[in-house]
Amino acid sequence: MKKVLSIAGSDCSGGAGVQADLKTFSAHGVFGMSVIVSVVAENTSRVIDIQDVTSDMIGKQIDAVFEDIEVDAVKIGMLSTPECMKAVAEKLLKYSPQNVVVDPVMYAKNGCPLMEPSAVDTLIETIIPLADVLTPNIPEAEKIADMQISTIANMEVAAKKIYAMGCKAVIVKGGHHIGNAIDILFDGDRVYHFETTRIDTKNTHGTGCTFSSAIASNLAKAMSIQDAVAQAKAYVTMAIEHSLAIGNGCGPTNHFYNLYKYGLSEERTGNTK
Ligand SMILES: Nc1ncnc2c1ncn2[C@@H]1O[C@H](COP(=O)(O)OP(=O)(O)OP(=O)(O)O)[C@@H](O)[C@H]1O
Ligand SMILES: Cc1ncc(COP(=O)(O)O)c(N)n1
Repeated sequence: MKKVLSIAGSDCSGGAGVQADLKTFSAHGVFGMSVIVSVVAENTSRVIDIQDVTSDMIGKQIDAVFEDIEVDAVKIGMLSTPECMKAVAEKLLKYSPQNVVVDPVMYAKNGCPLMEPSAVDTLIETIIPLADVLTPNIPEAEKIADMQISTIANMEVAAKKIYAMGCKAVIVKGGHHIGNAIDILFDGDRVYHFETTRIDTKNTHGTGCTFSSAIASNLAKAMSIQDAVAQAKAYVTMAIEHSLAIGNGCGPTNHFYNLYKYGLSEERTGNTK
């Protein structure tokens, strides 16, 4: 069985963060593991408080996984401070895992900040060069590329600018755009568009976590980046289409619908043992 590690924040309400990542991993038939970087007291409406785990404990959790288990892919989510980023980067440099997907989480869907604004420079210096695939949404791409994004052409320019910071591929996600949900992938060679019609729902808590974890699961199964993104896009679209009206704010994506509909065939999971 393929083994995928999430290094991210904990969302106690279960819709985003490590909880969404583990649900996504299970629905893809891969074995999920988690390193908690921050504990976030949040729900579908608001973030109440954030407590970061110490750098020492982040490092020890990563050691515990890598000294014992072969990791086929890593998904990195919320890293709230430069200290958290440095702790994670140090261990990734030590273990050099394959298939690193980074979702540079900056805000929750309800607008609450999840990353210190001053940490963008450290993100660019220490984390982005370690990413095989970086998945910023539009506001995140604007901060990283230091430009405004209001058109598809702007998304392409931002993807190329961010690619030049040292990651192997960038997908600027169009969840925050108007019109169709278009994601733009640049792999250093070509630009690819992944487009679906926009689903009219407020229940999009955890879409970015779901999407990046689906990409990491697919890369673990040895798919190309293009195929991994195409299949992750189909997965997140279905998870939004059947999203759950849980809580009073933005409800979470639905991982069970995908599982019931498609099951876990050997062909889908790539598991032969
Ligand atoms: N209403 C929608 N209809 C269809 N697809 C959507 C919708 N909202 C987001 N998506 C898709 O979901 C994926 C995640 O994109 P999004 O821009 O929402 O990420 P995000 O803002 O990082 O998510 P998060 O808020 O979890 O951090 C992308 O593939 C995007 O196109
Ligand atoms: C711990 C954690 N990580 C990531 C997100 C982003 O997800 P969203 O923007 O959909 O709320 C979140 N809310 N909480």
